[in-house]
Amino acid sequence: MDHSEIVFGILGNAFHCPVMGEFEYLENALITVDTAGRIQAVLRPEEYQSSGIVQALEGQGRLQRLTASQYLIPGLIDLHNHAPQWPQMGKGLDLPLYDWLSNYTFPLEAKYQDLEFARQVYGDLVQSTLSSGTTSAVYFSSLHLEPSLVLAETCLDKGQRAFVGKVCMDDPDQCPDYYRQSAQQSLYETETFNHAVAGMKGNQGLVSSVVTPRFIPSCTEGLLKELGQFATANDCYVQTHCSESDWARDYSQQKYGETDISVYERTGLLGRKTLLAHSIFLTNQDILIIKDRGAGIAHCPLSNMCFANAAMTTRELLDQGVHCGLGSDVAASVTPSMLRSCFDAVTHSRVREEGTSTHRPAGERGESNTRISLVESFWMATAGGGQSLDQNIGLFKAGFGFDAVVVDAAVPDCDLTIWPGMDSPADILEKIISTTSRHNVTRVWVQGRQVIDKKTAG
Ligand SMILES: O=c1[nH]c(=O)c2nc[nH]c2[nH]1
Repeated sequence: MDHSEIVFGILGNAFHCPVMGEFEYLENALITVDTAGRIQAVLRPEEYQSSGIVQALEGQGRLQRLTASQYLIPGLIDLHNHAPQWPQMGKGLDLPLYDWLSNYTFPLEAKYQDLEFARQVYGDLVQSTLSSGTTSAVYFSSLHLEPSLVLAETCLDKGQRAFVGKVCMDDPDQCPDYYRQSAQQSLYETETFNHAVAGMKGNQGLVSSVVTPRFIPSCTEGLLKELGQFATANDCYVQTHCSESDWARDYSQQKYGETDISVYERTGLLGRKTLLAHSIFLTNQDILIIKDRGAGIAHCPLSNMCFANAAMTTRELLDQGVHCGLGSDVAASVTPSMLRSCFDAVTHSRVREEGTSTHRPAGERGESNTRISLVESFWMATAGGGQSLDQNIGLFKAGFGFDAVVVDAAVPDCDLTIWPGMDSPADILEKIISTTSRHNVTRVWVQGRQVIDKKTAG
C-alpha cells in the first residue's frame, strides 16, 4: 500500500452519525489524513491489521494513538454566533428580545469601530470556541467593515473554518442613529468585505464571507433586494434571523402582509447557501419553500427559551428532511459549547412534548411525539451542520475535511465519567453529549491542522 499521500493517522475509538438519528461506533479505527487535510481513509481493524500501515506510520512518527479514555468525534459546527456579543454573554437574558437588543446589544456592537477592542474580543472568542470543539462557526460580526475583517483574519490565523458576515441594518424606524448605515453604504461595504475575504493572504477556502441582513425589522426592502441581487450574482452565503418571536413575526405581517420567508424569497435572499437562524413561526408553505430552495435552519435552543415565545418545531423539520443544524447564538446563550446546545435542543423538545401548565390534564399539556433524541441533536451539531453549509464536514468519511475533536474522560475533576463494564457505546456517546465540559476537549483539528493541544492527562 502506498502511504506517501498520508500526512498522519489517528488510531482509537470514534463516534459519528452518518444517518440522522443513528450513530456509528468506530472501535479502534484508523483514520488517515492527506496533504490537503482531508480524510484519506477510515479503516476498521479488519481492514488495516494485515496491511502493515499502522507499523509504517508509527515508524515514521506519523501515528497518534488515542488512549482508552479518549474518544474522537467530528468537529462541532456552530451555525449561528454573534461574535461582537461575546463580552455580553450572561447579561440580560431575563429581558424580552427587543429590550435586550436595545439595552445591551446595539450599544456593545457599536463599540467595534475601535479596532484594538475588536482584536482583543475576537481573539478571545475564536480561541474559546476552538477550545470548546467548534471547528466551524458561522458568525455575525458588527456593522463595521474593518472590524469584520479583523474577525475573518482572526479565524484564518487561528485555523477555524468560518463564515463571517458584516451586519447590514439601514431602517431608521428600528435601528438607532448611532448604529445604522445607509443602504448604499451597507451594499458597498458588503461587496468590499466579500472581495477582501476571498483575497485574504493564505485563505484557501477556510474563511468565507456571508451576506448578512440582520433581520426584517432592521432592513429596508430596498436594501434586502440589493443584497439579494449581490448574493445571487456572486453565489454568496446569506445569513439572517427568521421569524424568531411573536414580535418579529408580527412585524413582517404588519409591514409587508407576508411571512419572513416570503420576503426573503421575493428579495432573492433564499437559496442553498442561506442560513436562517431560529425560524420558529414557520407556516407549512414556508417549510415547503425552505426545503425546495435547500436553505438551512440554525436551531438555537437556549436562545429560543429566552426570546422565542414558543418552542421550535425541530421534530417536524427533521422528519421532513429540511436541512437543520444547531447554533449557540452567543450571546443569547451562556456558553459557546455546541455539546451544550445539543443537550439544550433535547430538553427544549422535551418541554414542548410534555407541556408546562399544571392546570391542564397531562394529555392536553404538550404536543405529543415532538421530542428529539440526544443522537439526533449530535447529528445536527455535526453532519446536519455540514449539510446545511453544503460542505463535506461533520463525518468521518473519505474525502471529508478532517475536522475532529478528542474528548478525554480522564482529565481531573470533571463530570464525564465512563464506568468500566457499565457503559455501552450508546451510553458513552450520550454521556459525551450531556456532560463534556471545555477541559475534556483536549485536541482539535480543522482541515487536518491541529489547532488545540492541551497536553493533559492521558
Ligand atoms: O438572538 C438574537 N440576537 C440578535 O443579535 C438579534 N438581532 C436580531 N434578532 C436577534 N436575535
